Amino acid sequence: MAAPIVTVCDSETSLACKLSDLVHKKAEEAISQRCVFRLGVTGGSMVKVLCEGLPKHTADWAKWKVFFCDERHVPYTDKECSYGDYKANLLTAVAIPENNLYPIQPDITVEEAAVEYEKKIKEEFAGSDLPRFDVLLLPMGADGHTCSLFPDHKLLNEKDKLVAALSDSPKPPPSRVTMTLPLVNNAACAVFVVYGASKAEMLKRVLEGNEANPLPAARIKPTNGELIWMVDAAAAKLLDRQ
Ligand SMILES: O=C1O[C@H](COP(=O)(O)O)[C@@H](O)[C@H](O)[C@H]1O
Repeated sequence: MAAPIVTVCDSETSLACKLSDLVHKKAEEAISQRCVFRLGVTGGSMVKVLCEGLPKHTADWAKWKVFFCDERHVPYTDKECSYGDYKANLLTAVAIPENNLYPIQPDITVEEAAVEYEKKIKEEFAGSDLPRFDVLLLPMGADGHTCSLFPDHKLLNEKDKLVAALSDSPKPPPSRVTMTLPLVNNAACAVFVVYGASKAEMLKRVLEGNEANPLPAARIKPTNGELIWMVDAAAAKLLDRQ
C-alpha cells in the first residue's frame, strides 16, 4: 500500500467541496474505463458533507451505483437509517436512479440481511472473487470504529465473509450489517472523511500512533489501492503534521 494521503481542509464547507471534487474525478475515471462507478457510503456525519458537495457537479449519474459500507438494522423510516438519509438528501438533489442505491434489507433478520447484501455485491461484481469498489467513503467514530467494525470486536478477525451481521454494537442501535476488512481493504480507493474537534484525539491515535492492537480505522490499508484521509482543521488540530 502507498503511504496515506492526508488532506486538511480549512472548514467543513471546504471539506465538502474537496471531497466532491475527488469523488467526481474518481467517477469520471471509472465510467470512462468500465462504464460504471461503484461507490460505498456510510451514515452519520458523512451524509451532510456528501449531500452538500456532490450536487454542485454535473455527472453521468445513471452510471453511479451506491452501496452501503454499513447500515443500522432499522426500518427505512427510522431516523437512524442511513439509506433513509441518502434517499431524502441525495436522491432529491442528483439524478442517481433510485434503483442504483442499494439498501440493506431491514425486514429480515440481521443475519439474513448480511447474507443477502453479500450476495447482491457478488452479483454486481460477477466474475471477480473479491469485489473491488472504485471508492469507499469511510467514517471514523470518536472511539476509532469504522463502518460497524468496533474496537476489540470479533468481526475485526473475519476473513471469509465480505459482509457480516452484528447484534452487539457498542454504539446504538445494536443490530447492524457491515462490510468486513477483506472487502474494504480490496477497494481501489478508501477515503476517510472526518471532521469536528470531537474526533481530534482519535485522529491523532489512528494516524500517528503505532498501537499493538490497532483500532478499526487504523486497520484500513487497501492492499492494492489508495488510502486518503480528508479532514477538517478542527479534527486535525492535534496532528504533528498540519
Ligand atoms: O454508527 C455509525 O457511526 C459512523 C460514524 O458516525 P459519525 O456521526 O461519528 O460520523 C457512521 O458513519 C456509520 O455509518 C454508522 O453506522
